[in-house]
Amino acid sequence: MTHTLSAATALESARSGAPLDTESVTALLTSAGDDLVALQALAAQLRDEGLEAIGRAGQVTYSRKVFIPLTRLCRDRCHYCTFVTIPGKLSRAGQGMYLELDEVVSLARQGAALGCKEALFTLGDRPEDRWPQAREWLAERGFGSTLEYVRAAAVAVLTETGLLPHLNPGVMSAQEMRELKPVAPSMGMMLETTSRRLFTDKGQPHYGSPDKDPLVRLQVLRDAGAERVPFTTGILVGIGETLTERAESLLALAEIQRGGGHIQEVIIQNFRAKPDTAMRGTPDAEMTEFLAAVATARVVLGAHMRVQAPPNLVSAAECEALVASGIDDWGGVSPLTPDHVNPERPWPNLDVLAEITAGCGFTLTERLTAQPRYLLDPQGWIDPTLTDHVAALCDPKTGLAADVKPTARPLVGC
Ligand SMILES: O=c1nc2n(C[C@H](O)[C@H](O)[C@H](O)CO)c3cc(O)ccc3cc-2c(=O)[nH]1
Ligand SMILES: C[C@H]1O[C@@H](n2cnc3c(N)ncnc32)[C@H](O)[C@@H]1O
Ligand code: MET
Ligand code: SF4
Repeated sequence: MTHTLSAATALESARSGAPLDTESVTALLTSAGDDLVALQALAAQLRDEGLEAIGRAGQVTYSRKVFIPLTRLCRDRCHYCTFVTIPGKLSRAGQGMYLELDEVVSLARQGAALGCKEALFTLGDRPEDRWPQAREWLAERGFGSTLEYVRAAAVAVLTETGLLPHLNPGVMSAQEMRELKPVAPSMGMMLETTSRRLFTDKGQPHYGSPDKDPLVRLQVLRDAGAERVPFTTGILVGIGETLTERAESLLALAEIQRGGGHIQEVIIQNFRAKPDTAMRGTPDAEMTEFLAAVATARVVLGAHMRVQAPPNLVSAAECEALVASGIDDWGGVSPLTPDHVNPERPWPNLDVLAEITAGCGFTLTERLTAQPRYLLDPQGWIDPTLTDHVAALCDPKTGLAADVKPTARPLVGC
């Protein structure tokens, strides 16, 4: 008979502060009923201690953002993804292969008028490796790669609108991150999962997606630490990973954070099936399991990690359960643009989100793309090129968002 630890026993050792191994984390992930309530209580207590320690007791943060889908072309084929498309479809719809710079600036400018301070660049991975149309589009405008174009678009947003870019373009090399660091205070890439099986085995969600090899993604996360880039990462819950694999993923993120101190927040995102994808028949992540994953992430990552879950992928009542499970951040929320990755899930109105957050006993508080600890002690973390842009939007006492609207501002030395 295999020895399996009970959730209650694992929780006891978590409470005692003992280091958690894969077996105990897996056991925590199975928590349901009274065990889940007890796990949530520990997670919430840790979150509260962490916020108290930085003088931010009672605050749940969000970033007011515009979503800029720079390109939906991609060399990968993730089975859960509705964002990805192909050149033929774009042409038939009369759309370009990429957004033009003036389209990017126009989105950012409309966002600035609504008080948005973040320009979230989310795009497909290296489409030029797969699609000649992407290569041609870039070449016609003098760009050799998508990431070169990302840089130019970030510069345009900074200089013409003052919004701060957060870059989420998938896999980047250390050299690419170094080139992008002067144009973005923060970047991110979801680990998704450490399960290699989901990448190597035919029929699994990451089969045929070279950028979803967990060995490649773990290297990106370590490189981001060496490059001292404030970095957002996380896991996608419910894409076919086992509980043990989910536990291993959380432990891997904790280890990466110990190595680099650069993981500014960890997103725990629930899979939501989309009708036009290969995984349309896979059930959405189950809510009890998802809440256990959020609370376990808090316990594994500790009081001082910022733990984020998006508010648009669950109901209002479930948002309250997320707060009860130890999150302290809703991530980027937009009053203007849809979540192009989950287009069927509109953002809650910001007043409604403030009410939901208040109902949990917390104050909804606006932050910038990079978490306060990096903005308040920018040495090595925030490139000096960005100093004026950050200073214009940042409250110098808290490192959170100031009550201002971004404005055009020259970028010196770029
Ligand atoms: O609207 C979304 N924002 C996503 N964001 C943005 C996030 O909500 C915020 O913009 C960041 O917390 C920075 O403030 C991501 C950022 C990353 O670095 C990595 C992954 C994601 C995933 C999403 C997503 O699926 N949808
Ligand atoms: C931008 C991030 O969005 C997440 N992502 C992609 N597709 C889905 C989906 N169907 N449901 C939930 N999250 C998704 C991935 O984790 C990706 O890295
Ligand atoms: C739309 S998915 C987000 C960006 C990137 N393609 C990734 O999967 O990491
Ligand atoms: S999730 Fe990202 S990498 Fe995967 S297909 Fe979609 S855009 Fe490409």
